[in-house]
Amino acid sequence: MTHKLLLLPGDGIGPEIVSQAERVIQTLGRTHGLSVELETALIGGAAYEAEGDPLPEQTLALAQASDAVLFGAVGGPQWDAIERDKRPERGLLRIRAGLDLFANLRPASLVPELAEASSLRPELVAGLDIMIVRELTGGIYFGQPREQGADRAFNTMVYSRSEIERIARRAFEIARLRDRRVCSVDKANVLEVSEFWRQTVTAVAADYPDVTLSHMYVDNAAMQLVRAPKQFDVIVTGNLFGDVLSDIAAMLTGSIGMLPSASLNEQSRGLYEPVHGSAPDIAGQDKANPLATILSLAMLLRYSLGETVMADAVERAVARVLADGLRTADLQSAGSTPVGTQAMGDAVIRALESASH
Ligand SMILES: NC(=O)C1=CN([C@@H]2O[C@H](COP(=O)(O)OP(=O)(O)OC[C@H]3O[C@@H](n4cnc5c(N)ncnc54)[C@H](O)[C@@H]3O)[C@@H](O)[C@H]2O)C=CC1
Ligand SMILES: CC(C)CC(=O)C(=O)O
Ligand SMILES: [Mg+2]
Repeated sequence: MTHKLLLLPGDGIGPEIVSQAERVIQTLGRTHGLSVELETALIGGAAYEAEGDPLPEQTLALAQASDAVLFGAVGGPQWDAIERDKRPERGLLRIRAGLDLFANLRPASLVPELAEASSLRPELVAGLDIMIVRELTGGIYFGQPREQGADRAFNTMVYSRSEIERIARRAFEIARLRDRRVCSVDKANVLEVSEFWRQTVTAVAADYPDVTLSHMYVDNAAMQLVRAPKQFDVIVTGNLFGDVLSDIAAMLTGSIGMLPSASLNEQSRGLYEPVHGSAPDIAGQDKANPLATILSLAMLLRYSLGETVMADAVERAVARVLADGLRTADLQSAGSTPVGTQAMGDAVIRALESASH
């Protein structure tokens, strides 16, 4: 069966890291018979420059017609002062809404070889395996009204019952495949929207008596992630809190350059992307870690294409290169020589090829 895949490299390091994932896709064609029809389209600042719109109609149409989308990153300082609707980040928000990708899965698990790269002591992160389930198409990133005036500005955090119910159900379903514990993170001591979130998640929990639900305020959750991260199994939370907590969780695993994500709709059609941004500070220098993007490809193979064997093979190849001691600069320990983006891609491809012989 031929799968239709859309690549959206975007800006900054996006093209460098997506091209490594593209090489992995081509390798899987040779080693595992993966059959894909690949298209590439513009998004973000690159699309704004070419078409005056960070999400051209044609890009959204191609995404809607694809089985899955692999996305790099968008944004950069050169676009920070243009009108907000034209900014690269708005292109990403619009494609998430356009494909109804309400469930953002951000797994933070530690590859044993990277325990030393974590900013926490190895014993605090050994065996770490957290799944952050972030609501992605609602909350304050999308709420109306919003306004930026000369003397004041505001955004609105809105959640409807149905939006909370569907992300809570997704979190409980995922917990059933894991340790059956869900921690819902909110700010219910201050925000009405969070109190409603908490009540709604609690009501949904009645349908999942085999899963234990707890609640935590977001400020405490940020602290607990750094104090004792292994206490968590599944975290379910809103758009803004999930954005922040997943960057914290990323660092526990050694580097933000390691964390993949899947953004799924009801039918598990998805867009897959590294958790990090476009890293303008290292763009174009062959320094970016491509592993979060390659691991996002593994999630794509698993969740949207049902190609479990290939997903496992990619994840094993990544573990293998790390076990062999390869580190990009973000993971480097004192005294060792970092490898570049391209060399890390080469190593993953070699590991895939040698495992298939
Ligand atoms: N999903 C997306 O497309 C996102 C886009 N952004 C955009 O990216 C731009 C930069 O934002 P920042 O706040 O600096 O966040 P960032 O995640 O791009 O970078 C933060 C730090 O992590 C490093 N880093 C990130 N990815 C890396 C990788 N793969 N390998 C090695 N080092 C890596 C960067 O060099 C930087 O020092 C902004 O325009 C922002 O709006 C930010 C977050 C998500
Ligand atoms: C729109 C994005 C820039 C928000 C973000 O940081 C993310 O989704 O991780
Ligand atoms: Mg983010």
